[in-house]
Amino acid sequence: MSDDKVQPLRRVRSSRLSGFYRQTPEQRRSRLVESRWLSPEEAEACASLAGFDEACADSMVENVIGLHGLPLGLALNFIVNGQERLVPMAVEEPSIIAAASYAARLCSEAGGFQVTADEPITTAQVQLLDVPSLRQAEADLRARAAELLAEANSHLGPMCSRGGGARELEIRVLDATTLVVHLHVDTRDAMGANLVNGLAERMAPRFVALTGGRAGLKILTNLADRRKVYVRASVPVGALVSEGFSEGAAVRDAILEAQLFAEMDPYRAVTHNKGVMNGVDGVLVACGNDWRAVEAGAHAYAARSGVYRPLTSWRRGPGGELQGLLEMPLPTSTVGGAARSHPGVLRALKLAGVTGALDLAGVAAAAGLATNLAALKALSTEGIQKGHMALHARRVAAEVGAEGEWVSIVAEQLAREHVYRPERAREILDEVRHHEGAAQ
Ligand SMILES: CC(C)(COP(=O)([O-])OP(=O)([O-])OC[C@H]1O[C@@H](n2cnc3c(N)ncnc32)[C@H](O)[C@@H]1OP(=O)([O-])[O-])[C@@H](O)C(=O)NCCC(=O)NCCSC(=O)C[C@@](C)(O)CC(=O)[O-]
Ligand SMILES: NC(=O)C1=CN([C@@H]2O[C@H](COP(=O)(O)OP(=O)(O)OC[C@H]3O[C@@H](n4cnc5c(N)ncnc54)[C@H](OP(=O)(O)O)[C@@H]3O)[C@@H](O)[C@H]2O)C=CC1
Repeated sequence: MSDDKVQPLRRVRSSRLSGFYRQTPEQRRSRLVESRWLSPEEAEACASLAGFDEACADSMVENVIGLHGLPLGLALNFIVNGQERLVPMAVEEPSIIAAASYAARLCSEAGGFQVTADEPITTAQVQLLDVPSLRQAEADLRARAAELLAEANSHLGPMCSRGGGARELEIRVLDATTLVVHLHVDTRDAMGANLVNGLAERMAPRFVALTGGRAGLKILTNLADRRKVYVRASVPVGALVSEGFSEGAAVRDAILEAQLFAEMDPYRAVTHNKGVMNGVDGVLVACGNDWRAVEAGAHAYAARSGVYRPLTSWRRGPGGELQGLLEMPLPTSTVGGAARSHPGVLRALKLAGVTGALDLAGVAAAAGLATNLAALKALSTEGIQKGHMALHARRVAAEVGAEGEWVSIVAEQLAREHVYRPERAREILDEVRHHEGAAQ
């Protein structure tokens, strides 16, 4: 085939940027430009948080007196539904981004993360109190459900034109005189809080007239159990190597024991799930999403059986591989909220290559399954402190004034000594600076 027929291979951008973490932030940005993940302008904007100034902040929340920053890191090695993805995470805790990258690398050995999601349904609650006859009220509401949904959609013109809109009216009886009407609304790429709260307030008088009750609260529920995301991943047993373990199968079985512990004990399950939310929240904060709503819904969902349980399940697969599943409510948005006004949010969404709210939910959930896996593997083998504290040492080194390569030098010595006190870090820094001075 002559050259003019050979189509230039579109180089697939890889999320595997080995040694990325050993570089400086500036070198990492340059590498992202070289590998076409970022334009030079976007890389520069990342460095300066261009566009997020006091005026922008003052338009977002009340009583603003300044700006507050968080580190923005990238979790690497993610393959989500067959596509290489960089995962932006804004978080203050060391080792979380390393953990996500590590686990994503393990999962990439078997194709990465497979994600599916429910439709983006956000649910409004309208509470009806002092209902004279619950039976009659239920019958009347059900008889008019289609009419009521049509009326609700008459208030949701633009959303319906996008393919969203009110989908279902559900009636729940709470006690002898109280019922709650749920309006389940497809809000597409919006979280839809303002939309459905407004709809609930508009529809409440209709429900009062039909039931004879008194309207109570009109607000969305954050138990978004109709807006779940499902993430699966596997790790070949051969990839589960770890110091002190002769073979991957032993590591796999140790992780399965850790899973069982969480399934047996709510005290363990809460920390197990914190490990999941380490990944989920990092992505949601970077992408300007309502992580408080997701946290509330996730933990309520974990307790839906009446006992608080893990959000993930890890099992031995048919080929001996380690198989993981995360299932959780995850209402996300790529429009509205902070996406309207925070330029850093728009940059994070672009870095992640997010195509919409459901895609963002998948990426966040993949990060959650990854940080859960990394935590369980560390806990089940060398323990959490080795990896976590080695990275915490970097923060201690910087705290006493180490900069640039001195941070790694001081941190590595702290980790060797398993001592993470600032006084010792200061001594090491003084020693290496003195030694450097003597050598010159
Ligand atoms: C921290 C690691 C990854 C080290 O693990 P390691 O085996 O020392 O890592 P490694 O040096 O072999 O590197 C393997 C990969 O890890 C990543 N990695 C390795 N180091 C870095 C770094 N500095 N910066 C960024 N990425 C890093 C990176 O992807 C690297 O691949 P490479 O780039 O070399 O091809 C591991 O010990 C780990 O995952 N630990 C778990 C840490 C964790 O979960 N932290 C969260 C805080 S603890 C918590 O809140 C959760 C918990 C524990 O309570 C939940 C629960 O109880 O279940
Ligand atoms: N969790 C909670 O309890 C609560 C949370 N909140 C906060 O409110 C924030 C904003 O919520 P939200 O109501 O989503 O945001 P906004 O109201 O800011 O924006 C969402 C609106 O954007 C419009 N829109 C434009 N393009 C699209 C699209 N492709 N898909 C869907 N909608 C589109 C829609 O308005 P239109 O259809 O009119 O064009 C939609 O209602 C949340 O992030 C949350 O922090 C607020 C209250 C309660």
